[in-house]
Amino acid sequence: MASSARSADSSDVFTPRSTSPSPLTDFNPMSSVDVLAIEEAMKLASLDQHRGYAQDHYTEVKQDHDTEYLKESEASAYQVLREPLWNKGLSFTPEQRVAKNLTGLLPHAMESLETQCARAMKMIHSRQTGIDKYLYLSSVKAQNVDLFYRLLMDNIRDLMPLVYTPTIGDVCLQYSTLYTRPEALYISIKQRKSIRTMLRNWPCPNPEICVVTDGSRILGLGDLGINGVGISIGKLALYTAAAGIHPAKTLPIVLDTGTNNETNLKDPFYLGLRQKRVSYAEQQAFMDEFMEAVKEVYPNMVIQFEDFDSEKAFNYLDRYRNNYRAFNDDVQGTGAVVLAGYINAVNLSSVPLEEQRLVFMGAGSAGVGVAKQLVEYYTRRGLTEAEARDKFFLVDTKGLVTMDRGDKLAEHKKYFARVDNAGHQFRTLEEVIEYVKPSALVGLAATFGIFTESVIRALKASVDAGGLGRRPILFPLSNPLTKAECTFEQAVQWTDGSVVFASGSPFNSFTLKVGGDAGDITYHPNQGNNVYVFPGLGLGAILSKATRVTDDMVYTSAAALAGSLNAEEVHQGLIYPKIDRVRDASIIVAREVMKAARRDGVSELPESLWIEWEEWGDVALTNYIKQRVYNPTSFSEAKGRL
Ligand SMILES: O=C([O-])CC(=O)C(=O)O
Ligand SMILES: [Mg+2]
Repeated sequence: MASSARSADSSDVFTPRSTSPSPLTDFNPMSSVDVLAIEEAMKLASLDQHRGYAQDHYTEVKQDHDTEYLKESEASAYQVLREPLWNKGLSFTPEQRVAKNLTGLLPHAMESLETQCARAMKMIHSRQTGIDKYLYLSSVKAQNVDLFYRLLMDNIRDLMPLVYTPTIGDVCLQYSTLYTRPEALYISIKQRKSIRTMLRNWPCPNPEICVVTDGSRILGLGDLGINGVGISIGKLALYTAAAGIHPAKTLPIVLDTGTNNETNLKDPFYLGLRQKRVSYAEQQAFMDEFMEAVKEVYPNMVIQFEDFDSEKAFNYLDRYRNNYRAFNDDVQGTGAVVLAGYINAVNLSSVPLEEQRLVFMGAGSAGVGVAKQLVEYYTRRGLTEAEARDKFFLVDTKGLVTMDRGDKLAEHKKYFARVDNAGHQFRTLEEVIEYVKPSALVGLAATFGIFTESVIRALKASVDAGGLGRRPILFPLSNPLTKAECTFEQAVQWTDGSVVFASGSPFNSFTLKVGGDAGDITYHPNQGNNVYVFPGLGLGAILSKATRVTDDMVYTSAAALAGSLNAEEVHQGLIYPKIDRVRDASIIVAREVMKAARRDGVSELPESLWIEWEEWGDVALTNYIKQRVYNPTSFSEAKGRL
């Protein structure tokens, strides 16, 4: 570990502001003094733009020597305190303080992680906006990794919305302005000849999982260029918090091939290449080079593709899935998580599986990925592929996706394009609902409020017509909250409380004031987010040493998640485990994914282990997983696995 590469940033001092956040982004408004300072900074940044980049040519970088990793056991004094993976803050014991020359470098008090967490929570509560809270958390992570993860694991319900959707969406929009320190590998196409060198420069040896994006479709926010790196960082924080992958084994990566985002291109603080995206063919060639380099430098690393625009998402998945340990989170992770929720939702809806008809608003990577995962479920339940596909009606900005609509359909939409529309085209969602009479409506369109009152009431009416006690399934799944197709409150109000609901980003519970003797009724939403799948899927792929991620591993992750609810959750009518139980769920998902890898013949684990587990059953395999997960505790000896 090169400790200098990971030193804490002492400039991270944040002052709470009293002004209230704006509804769409909670970035702080500036005072007039700030504005003058900002104008000055913008002028300087504009000058820098003309100076260009550290490396503005395509030649290979030659380094004199490779990174050397300092051993934790050899580090002392500030080398220890300034390395966030080694720093235990106030938890260092008297013996450790002596052994590592820390006496006097820390306040005299010794504290458990729990006390340090309580202090941090107090600080988080004192921050006014989501971004300020995020920045505080990020500074904790920059100084003491154990403390950050203990905090996140023990307060996942409160803190996940900060390090992940929705706040991470705001953070990505502002990433270049908020930037204080590097946290990822930033690989621009101008450095394409040096990809191996850059991978080797990563300060922690042998990462096991990377999340890579090119920023071309970040959540529902579109092309954010290099600013999309926040999503790789956030997803990996959840790999650790939800699945216990050691933080030193995670690698966030952003590939910079330019951006078509005009706001970024004009922003003097923007940190990515200040140019339009290179051609599709060039992006693909660059991706090929990247994948080859990864295979050479980190052959065992599992690769999660994240938030590539739809065309690339499908193309890269097809291109690399057979020769790399790779999967796409938006196509497969979202597909699996929605399938899990759907399996449980169908039970609650009282509309039999065979009678279900589904309308999807959105036909991008997630829309098509989810629909395909559900088709697989139906075929495994005995329907032919044609019968299964017939249940799905995909809608995009031009209306119902049909073969004879008259526009050029993107390749990935063709599978679901209808041919039974007898020449009629249905241009609006209302028209489609009127025509299809669906039992379920799924939103992956990244359009806030597109599930209007009339849409939701029409969905309910079509379900009610099928018989008493039936409940509509409504999944507005787009992220972050500013892109949600409807709110939880609207869904409850416009279905008179009958909705079976899941959203991509978290909503609060909603209490309907009934009045009279009936009393108030509180409804609890579900969060149908791929965070319930990717950590366990990735962990399962790593621990089984899977040579690739098979369809059956993905399908199995969904089935395992659907079955992971405890009695209380089932009793409460939930369709996903509560978010506080995401870690339990991830272990179950990982275990079943490992077994699927073995069934598919892609696990490189020694045969003797599998024989042992077959004998002892799930308990032994679960123990094997639990022994390998990261779980920071007070005064623990080994901090890392370096
Ligand atoms: O990041 C999330 O919350 C879910 C996801 O993959 C996306 O919206 O692209
Ligand atoms: Mg995503």
